[in-house]
Amino acid sequence: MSNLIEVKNLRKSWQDFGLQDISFALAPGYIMGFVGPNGAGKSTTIKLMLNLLHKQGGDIKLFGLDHVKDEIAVKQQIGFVLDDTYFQENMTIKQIEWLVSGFYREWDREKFNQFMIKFSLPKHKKIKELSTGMKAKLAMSVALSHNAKLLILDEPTSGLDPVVRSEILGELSQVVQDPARGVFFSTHITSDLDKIADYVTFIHNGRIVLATTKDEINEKYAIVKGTKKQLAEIKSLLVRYKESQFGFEGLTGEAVVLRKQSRGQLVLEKAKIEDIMLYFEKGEAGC
Ligand SMILES: Nc1ncnc2c1ncn2[C@@H]1O[C@H](COP(=O)(O)OP(=O)(O)OP(=O)(O)O)[C@@H](O)[C@H]1O
Repeated sequence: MSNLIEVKNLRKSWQDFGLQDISFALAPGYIMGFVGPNGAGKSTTIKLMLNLLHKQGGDIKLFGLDHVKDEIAVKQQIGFVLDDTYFQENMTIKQIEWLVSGFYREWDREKFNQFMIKFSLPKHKKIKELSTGMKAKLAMSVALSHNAKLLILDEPTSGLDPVVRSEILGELSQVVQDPARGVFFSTHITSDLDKIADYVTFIHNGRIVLATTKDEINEKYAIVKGTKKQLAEIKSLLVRYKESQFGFEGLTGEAVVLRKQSRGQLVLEKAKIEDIMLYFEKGEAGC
C-alpha cells in the first residue's frame, strides 16, 4: 500500500521566512505529530499540502496522487481542520452540515449526528454562538464524518480544556484502529504527542530538525549532565548543549553509546519530547 503522505523537498518563501526542503512521509495505520514553536512553518506546510497555498518547489503526494492535479479525488479522502475558523459565523450547524454533505460523496449523516450528541452540539446554534471548544468539536466532527482515509489537522487541540482535548485525542486514536487510515496533526502541546503519536516530526525555522518514532526518542535521546572537561570529550555526541559556570547540560541522540562509554561518570536522564523541542529552540550548536 502506498504512503498516505509523501512530501519531498517542499519549498515556500515569504519575505522574511522560508520553508526549506521539507520532506517526510506517513504510512497508513499511523499517527504523525508535527511539532514546532510558533512561526516554525507548521500551518504553512499544512496549507501547502491542502493546496491552499502554492509551493515554490518540491513534490506533495497524497495517497500516491499529485495534490494539485488530482485535488478533487484527494480532497474526498481527506478530513481536515485548519487553525483559523473557516465556517461562516452566521450559519447554523445544520446549514454547515447541508453545505459540506453536498461536497463529500461519502458523507455519513448518522455518524455526524452521533458526534453532535456525543459532543453536545445543538444543530440549531449559529457558529458565532459556539464556544472555542464547541467550534473545535464541530470541526473535528466534520473531518470525521465522511470516511476520510487521512486526517490533516492544524492544532486541533489548541485552546481547549483537558477534557475536550482528551476526547479529541481519543477520536484520533480510534481513526488508526483501521490500518488503512492515518492522522497528521500539528501541535505545540507536547503532551498530546506523548499520548497518541507514533511518529514525531520537528520543524524549526522552516527546516525539519528531527523526524523519528516516539520509541526511538525514548531509546536514543537523553539529557546529559557533566563537567566542562567531560563536555570537551563528548561534544561530538551532543545534538545541542548549554554551558553554565559549573559544567554543561546537553541533548544527545546517542544515549546508548554514551551510557556505555561513560561508565556511570555522566548523568543521563530520559529526554521528553518537550526537552528536545526546547533544546532545538534554545540550545547552542553541539558539533
Ligand atoms: N501569508 C503570509 N504572508 C507572509 N508571511 C507569512 C504568511 N503566512 C505565514 N507567514 C510567515 O511564515 C512563518 C511561519 O508561519 P506558520 O503560520 O506556518 O507557523 P506555525 O508553525 O504554524 O506557527 P504557530 O504555531 O504560531 O501557528 C511566520 O514567520 C509567518 O509570519
